[in-house]
Amino acid sequence: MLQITGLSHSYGDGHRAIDGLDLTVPDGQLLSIVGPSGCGKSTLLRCIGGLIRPTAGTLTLDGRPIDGVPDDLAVVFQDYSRSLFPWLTVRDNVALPLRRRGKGRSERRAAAQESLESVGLADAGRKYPWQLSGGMQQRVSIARALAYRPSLLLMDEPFGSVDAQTREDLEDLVLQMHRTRKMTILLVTHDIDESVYVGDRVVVLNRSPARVHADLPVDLPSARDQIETRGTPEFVRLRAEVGRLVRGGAKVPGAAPAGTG
Ligand SMILES: Nc1ncnc2c1ncn2[C@@H]1O[C@H](COP(=O)(O)OP(=O)(O)OP(=O)(O)O)[C@@H](O)[C@H]1O
Repeated sequence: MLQITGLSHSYGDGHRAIDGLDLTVPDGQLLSIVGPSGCGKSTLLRCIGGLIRPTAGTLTLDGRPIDGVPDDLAVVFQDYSRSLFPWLTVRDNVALPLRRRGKGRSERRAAAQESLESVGLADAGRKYPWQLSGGMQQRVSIARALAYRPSLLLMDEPFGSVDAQTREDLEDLVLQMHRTRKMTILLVTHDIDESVYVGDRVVVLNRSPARVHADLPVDLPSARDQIETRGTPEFVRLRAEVGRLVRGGAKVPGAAPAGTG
């Protein structure tokens, strides 16, 4: 379980990005995080990922304080072109972090190949990232994260740089991975429809400095379909509610109060 209590972070220039944020994420949940632009979503992920040390508050993962990059963590960023090494083959990119796991060369290669197969890139291992489309490169980033077998996966606007069709394919890939691997996923997105479509739960942050403004369970069946799910009354209701909340509008009756769940 990820537990965040009283989290605050101010940058060196004095800018307060997060102020007293509380959030608990049970194991295996796929949590979507949305909020107005610049409200502090990435800062929150950086604190959870141990990449920056918060100014105040506590973060624990399975009861252990986060005071560096947790062992079982993987991160997928929006900018795949900067997160993949162009001089390494796709397979070597995926295999690289497994060194940290202390695996031998052949074991790393086998795990990388298996992970590439699971994202539909079985034949791309010998290519270089720049020989692939943007969507395929982001699949490589996801394969790299999955090969590491994280218990916690942080995704920061992971589909923001691909076309709409590819975005839907990648959303479904993440849903499928989440179902089969049962890891906890925190997904930051600007896309309100996406937050509802992929999430078990949507947390809306308020304007900077960030705090939890609303916390909404997504009461949709776990098997989702891009056409059917998006046409259900529950999806339409939630999308409208999250949209209102992100724009700073009033909360509709029946929504869970902020900080629950
Ligand atoms: N390294 C930094 N130094 C100073 N201020 C920063 C730094 N990084 C972010 N900020 C500021 O902190 C606030 C929160 O930034 P952050 O990137 O966390 O927001 P965000 O919600 O992820 O933004 P976006 O929606 O645009 O992706 C912003 O006002 C931003 O300008």
